[in-house]
Amino acid sequence: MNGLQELLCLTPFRILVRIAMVGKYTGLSDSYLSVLKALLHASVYCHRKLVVDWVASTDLEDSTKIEAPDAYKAAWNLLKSADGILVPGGFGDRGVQGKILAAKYARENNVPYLGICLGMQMAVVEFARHVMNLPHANSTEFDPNAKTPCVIFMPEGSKTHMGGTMRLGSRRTFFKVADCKSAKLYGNADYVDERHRHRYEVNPDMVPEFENAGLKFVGKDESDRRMEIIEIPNHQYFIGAQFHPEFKSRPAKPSPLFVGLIAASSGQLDKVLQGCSNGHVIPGKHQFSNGPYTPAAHQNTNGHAKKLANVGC
Ligand SMILES: NC(=O)CC[C@H](N)C(=O)O
Repeated sequence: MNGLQELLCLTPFRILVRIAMVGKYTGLSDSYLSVLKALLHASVYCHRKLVVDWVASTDLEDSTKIEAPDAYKAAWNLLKSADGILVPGGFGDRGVQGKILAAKYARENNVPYLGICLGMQMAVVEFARHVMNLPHANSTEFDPNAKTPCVIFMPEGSKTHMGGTMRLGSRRTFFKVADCKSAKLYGNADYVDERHRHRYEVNPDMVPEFENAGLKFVGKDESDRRMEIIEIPNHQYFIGAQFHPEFKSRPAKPSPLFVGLIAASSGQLDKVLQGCSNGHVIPGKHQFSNGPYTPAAHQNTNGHAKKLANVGC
């Protein structure tokens, strides 16, 4: 029995927390194994029984309404009955419109939202289109000639990362706003080191425009040009991270941004944030400074993800 299973068998949580996971590979839960485990770690921390509702992002799109109305209705029912919404990372344009619609639904209805990597980028595109009234806003990953390129290709000139164009591995994020939810969740740290895996980023030239409209970039890299964490302050929990917080989550050291999502989705965010400001930090605060990369921690174990996601004692 591993540590996580032991913990679960000792903890008879009865109150459910439903998270809608809006992604592309919903038939292949192993693709999201580390995200599922991070959700589970955070749910145990918050004493909730996790239920993950898989929502195929394509099913939320208008074209599905015509082609497969039942699937469209089922997807929207799942999304609307969730306590919180998570849009994980991804590549390629299939299902991107559905992810934008999920972010829009969460933003407009004050439903807790965590967007990871592509999930953050699509929340930024959504905000530009519907709050800032920029209908042509897009990522140049999906439209290289976008009239309003709010997410752009930003290769990294690193001496230690020659060759590939992907920004990969541990990078430092500095908190720019002390009084934001993510800084508090990370124990009021000045900076955090988290793992990256992406090529595109928020267009830094558009940041002042976004901030004027109410989208805050509360975490940035050392150059101030790479946007790492977004928040909408007047929303109960709307956070996007350019990095992948799931990779450093562990059973006894849940990822703070996942704890925030589950806490907000189960009515416990104020309590958790208050605890953070009283000096009580989410276990394993030390992990947020530089930690070695442990690939074994996010290896896939065939067919285990769904079982873990729905497990309860
Ligand atoms: N890991 C991801 O979600 C990647 C997001 C996006 N496709 C990029 O390359 O930037």
